Amino acid sequence: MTTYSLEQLRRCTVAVDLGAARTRVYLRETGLIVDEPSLAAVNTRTGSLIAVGSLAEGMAGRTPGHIRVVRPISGGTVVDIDMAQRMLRFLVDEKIRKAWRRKPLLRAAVCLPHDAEPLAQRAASETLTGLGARRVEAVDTLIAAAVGCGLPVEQPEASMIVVCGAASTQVAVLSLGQIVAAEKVLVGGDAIDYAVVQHVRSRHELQLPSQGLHPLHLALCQEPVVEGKEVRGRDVATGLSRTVTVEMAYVREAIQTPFTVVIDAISRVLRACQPDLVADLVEGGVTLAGGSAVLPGLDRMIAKATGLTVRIAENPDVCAVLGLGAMIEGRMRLLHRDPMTG
Ligand SMILES: Nc1ncnc2c1ncn2[C@@H]1O[C@H](COP(=O)(O)OP(=O)(O)OP(=O)(O)O)[C@@H](O)[C@H]1O
Repeated sequence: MTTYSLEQLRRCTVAVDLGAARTRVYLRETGLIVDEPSLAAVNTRTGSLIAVGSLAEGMAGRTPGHIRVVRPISGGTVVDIDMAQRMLRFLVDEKIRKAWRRKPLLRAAVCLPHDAEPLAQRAASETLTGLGARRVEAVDTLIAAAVGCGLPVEQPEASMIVVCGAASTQVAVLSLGQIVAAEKVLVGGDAIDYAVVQHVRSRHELQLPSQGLHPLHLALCQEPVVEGKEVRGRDVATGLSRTVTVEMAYVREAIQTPFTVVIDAISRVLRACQPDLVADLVEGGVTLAGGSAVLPGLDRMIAKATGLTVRIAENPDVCAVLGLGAMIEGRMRLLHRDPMTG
């Protein structure tokens, strides 16, 4: 488990969340300065970087052979340190340089997925040292997100957070500034999108383009309930463009399986907790964070399975980086002594 020191965190200038889907950077006393897709478009002939972030996202699936859109971060772990550094340099350079002039000794804080392997911790650290950070402090995403959601993390009282990201869903019960019980499952927004794509492919023999998922996400959220939604894609057999009406009831059914995996993880965390902690949750309920927290039906399904009240955090997608930002700005205080400072 990642241990953190509030004392050391308060010396950091930037807070970074290197997510599978999005990269976010919070600059001390400035706020969120980067919130962009974790993507880079590269010319494979020359090795040069063509675009990063949302510009690279717009190119995905539309590039000629010599241009590749790559993800330097996979499953919340930096898998290509060099590319991650180049992407970050492109995204933050000018803004960081200004902060640097004010405070030359740059220290960075990074949030890491729960139970990140030492190699993953090192990769995140190396990525930031390559950008000039002299020291990198790591914090568990679950703690950062709980702080960002405004949960009473530092109190002797249980809080439950579920962080629904792109590659994974992480669940924890926290008390006194630490994780009491936690689980991570490799099911997130990407797995849910995959379930939808597979459903459309097998039922309508249609391959959806990446932008074809967005109307289906919107239709899932709409009130009153939408019966069917028209989408355009490529016919699996002929390769021609075709439009079909997707029945939303089947889409809801397709995403039940990944939802069940998340419910099982929550049950395991609850079973690992002392009864006093579970009793606290009856009052405090469950808070959902992460970009996939808004997936329609997830909150209701968790409420039904656990009997607890469920709320979706305000700005759920940026909770972790905002929480880490609050920690570097000294807005989180522990009731007990910081274990790293004695
Ligand atoms: N309005 C929405 N409806 C449904 N899903 C959404 C919506 N907005 C974002 N998502 C999903 O949220 C996911 C991205 O979440 P988030 O930004 O928390 O990812 P991340 O932090 O990069 O991922 P990870 O925590 O796995 O590293 C994507 O799978 C995306 O499809």
